[in-house]
Amino acid sequence: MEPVVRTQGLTKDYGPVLALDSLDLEIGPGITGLVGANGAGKSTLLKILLGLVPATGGRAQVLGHDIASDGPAIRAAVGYLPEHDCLPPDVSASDFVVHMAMMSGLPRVAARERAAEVLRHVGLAEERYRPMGGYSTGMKQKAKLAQALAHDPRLVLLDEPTNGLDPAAREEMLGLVQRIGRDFGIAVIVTSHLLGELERVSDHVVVLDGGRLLRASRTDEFLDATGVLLVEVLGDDAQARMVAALSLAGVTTAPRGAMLTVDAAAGERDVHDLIRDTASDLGLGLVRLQVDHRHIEDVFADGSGAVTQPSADPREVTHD
Ligand SMILES: Nc1ncnc2c1ncn2[C@@H]1O[C@H](COP(=O)(O)OP(=O)(O)OP(=O)(O)O)[C@@H](O)[C@H]1O
Repeated sequence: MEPVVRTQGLTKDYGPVLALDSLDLEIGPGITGLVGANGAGKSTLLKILLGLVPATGGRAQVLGHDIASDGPAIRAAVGYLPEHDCLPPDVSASDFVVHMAMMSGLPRVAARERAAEVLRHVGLAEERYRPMGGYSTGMKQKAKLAQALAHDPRLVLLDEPTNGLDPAAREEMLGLVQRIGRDFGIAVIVTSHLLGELERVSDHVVVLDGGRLLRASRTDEFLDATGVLLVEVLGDDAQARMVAALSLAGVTTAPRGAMLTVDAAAGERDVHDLIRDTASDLGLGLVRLQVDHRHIEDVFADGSGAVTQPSADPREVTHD
């Protein structure tokens, strides 16, 4: 499938600060989470793709258009939710989105219809007629999302759309991101400095670290089983008795909070049965027995400084 974004050796320095360091990347359709700690280069990458900031080296194409020569064509096909507050406080969301739609070339009547539609999609109802200066952070993020969708883009770049939101608003925003990608079929690149946040909604994850590509792969490949089972047992001295019995059976365990991790390298099914039988023999209640999964954070814990090529087997990490 044709990538929506491709970069070759893309580099950006702000004087002495190297924000992007020779980045080779391919991003396909669907929802892609672009994650990395603060300062990893996420916002810089999005701004370069839009032509808002010039690269200092390398090349990039967005939807087949070259960023060096086709900026207007890219901006016509791409929606952008910027990270920082950029909304005029005295203007209503409704007027703002109509204005943005007209700026993108829609006639006034079509712009009004489109604005009403996207504001409804993002869940801004009556408030859309109020000046945005009085909005909560969640409402402001929704207004920013609505303007990103106003001109019916093929790709949206969402820079930290959940930043500053409380847990309920964060969930709502992630739900909207998911709908844009899955229900509307728009390609989405969404950034977050919370590494695990996008696991649930993204099809692919790209991890940046210090302006370099740390890893790019399908989200489910990040979450591969680790070969470890998580076990929780209840009863008198339950953990210690379980550890003793399992180690007699030659199985390695380690405590993790109220739970035990059990190495299932011997064969997940066999160890699964062994745990169940052992708990039963000891008269302990088996509260939890599940496969442990990796999380995106584990990539930073395991492989800092490691780089994979996006086209290569994403599980194969080559060290510098
Ligand atoms: N206009 C600028 N002038 C100088 N340095 C900058 C500028 N913009 C970004 N930087 C630096 O470039 C690096 C990458 O910043 P960038 O904003 O792209 O990272 P980020 O991953 O989006 O992080 P954040 O979530 O904190 O914005 C950082 O070290 C940042 O301080």
